[in-house]
Amino acid sequence: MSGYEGDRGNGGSHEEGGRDGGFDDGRRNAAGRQRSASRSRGGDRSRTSQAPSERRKRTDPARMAAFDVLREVDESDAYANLVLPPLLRERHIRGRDAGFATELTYGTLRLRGRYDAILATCVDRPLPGLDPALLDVLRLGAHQVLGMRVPVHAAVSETVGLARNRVGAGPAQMVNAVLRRVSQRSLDEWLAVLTGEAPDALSGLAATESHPMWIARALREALAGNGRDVGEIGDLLAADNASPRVTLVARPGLVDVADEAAWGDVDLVAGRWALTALRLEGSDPSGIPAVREGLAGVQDEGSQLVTLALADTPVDGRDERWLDLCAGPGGKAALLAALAGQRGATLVANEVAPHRARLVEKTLAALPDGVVEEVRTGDGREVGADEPGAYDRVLVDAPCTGLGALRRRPESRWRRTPADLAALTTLQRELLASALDAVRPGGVVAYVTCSPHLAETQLVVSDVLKKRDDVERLDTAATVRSVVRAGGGDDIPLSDRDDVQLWPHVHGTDAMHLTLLRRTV
Ligand SMILES: C[S@@+](CC[C@H](N)C(=O)[O-])C[C@H]1O[C@@H](n2cnc3c(N)ncnc32)[C@H](O)[C@@H]1O
Repeated sequence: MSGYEGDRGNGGSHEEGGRDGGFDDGRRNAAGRQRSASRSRGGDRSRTSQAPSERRKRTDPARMAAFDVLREVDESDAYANLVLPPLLRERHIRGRDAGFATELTYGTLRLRGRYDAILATCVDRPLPGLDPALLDVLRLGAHQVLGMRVPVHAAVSETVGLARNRVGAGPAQMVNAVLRRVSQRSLDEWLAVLTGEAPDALSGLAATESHPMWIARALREALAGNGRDVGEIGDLLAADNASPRVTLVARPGLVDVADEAAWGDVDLVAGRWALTALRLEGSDPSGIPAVREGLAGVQDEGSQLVTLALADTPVDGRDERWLDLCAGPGGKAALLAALAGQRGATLVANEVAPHRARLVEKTLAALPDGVVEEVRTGDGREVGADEPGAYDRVLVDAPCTGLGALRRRPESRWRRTPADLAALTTLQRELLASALDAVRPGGVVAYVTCSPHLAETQLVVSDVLKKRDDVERLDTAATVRSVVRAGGGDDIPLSDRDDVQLWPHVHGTDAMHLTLLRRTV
């Protein structure tokens, strides 16, 4: 839970691909102390200290911004992390107000399922029948009351004002009544109600931890399929609701972790698993010289580990040409290229979407001349037939449901449907088959997804391998252990399987899957 106590925190949106943002408790507390100090000097006037008559004069711009983003996400299938930052800039919403709007937007989107379950008991008609804009106002109000600890009177009056401004006077009265009902119980009391009303434990967790039931079920199956205790499902779902820390990758050969000038005046600590990883304590990575120059980037530690593992797998003989089959926007390609450059190898980066191929070019711009052979736009499914046996190492970071990165994309859990799986898993099989054709005998292929769904991971690999007798499975877990930072290899919790599944609640990474394969003939 956030700790606004009617006030604002600093925040931003600086995660892999710029997808999401938020706060950690440490930062919130520190910000809170600073705010108290400035208020006591009379330098800050919080909204809750305003007289009610003043408050009625205008609708809070931060709340209005959050509402407008929610509507755009709903009506235009927009991504909140792409809509919110420019909207804040355009409306000159900065500092604490920007932080408040960010937390309100992302928190409301993430916890929508929880709030809908609570609101359903406070509204006297089915939620799907409500005006979607009114429902968004109610969700925003519920998050302020239960998720941000904005004082009830401020949360209710500001949200009623928002309703009046954006939805109408009649609905505003209803918002007032509903939010008063919501505020009659604490969050813990509400969670106990939802758990008590649920038909079974998983449904209860899906409601309280705000996940669609099909995703909760798929994640539980993925835990079981990877030899983990299904009792961890509550921790896994809760981990999806916590904004991840910003992790940087120091691209080897481009920047030294110890080079103070390159990192500027920020607090960095070593990553937990990958030698290339640095965790940023708080601030905005865009001001870091190494990030600005493309020598470093924002990248989840799991993404780094799987890339390092591919580069570290022994190949027999030639090791000169590497391929990233699905490269956009280029995070793993940049790390792979940096590693290739250190070994005298080159990288071809392939991406089907032209605008994403352009992002790959940008991400790879800082690599020394000659390391990147080509960034090309093309269908990865055709590369195997067009260039059989042409590569020594191939990465297939397949398009997937992204169920392993729900913590970064607040709206995605509500947008994905089980129907997405059929098309994706067909594509995943075709891409993996193409990669296996494109690698030479003795070379290696890494099959990677940012999803732990068994249909996208283990089943894709086993289905593709069933049709071939020229591929062997490698001991992926052993390779991952070998690339974990010195001395940590024995500590990384991995299952007895030969492939690797990382988990947010266990490893603090996205739920990345990796299977390493070798072409034998
Ligand atoms: C999971 S993302 C890759 C992320 C990337 N490896 C990184 O670390 O930045 C999958 C990418 O595959 C691309 N893609 C989808 N279908 C493809 C195809 N048929 N051939 C090549 N790329 C494809 C998508 O556009 C998307 O950019």
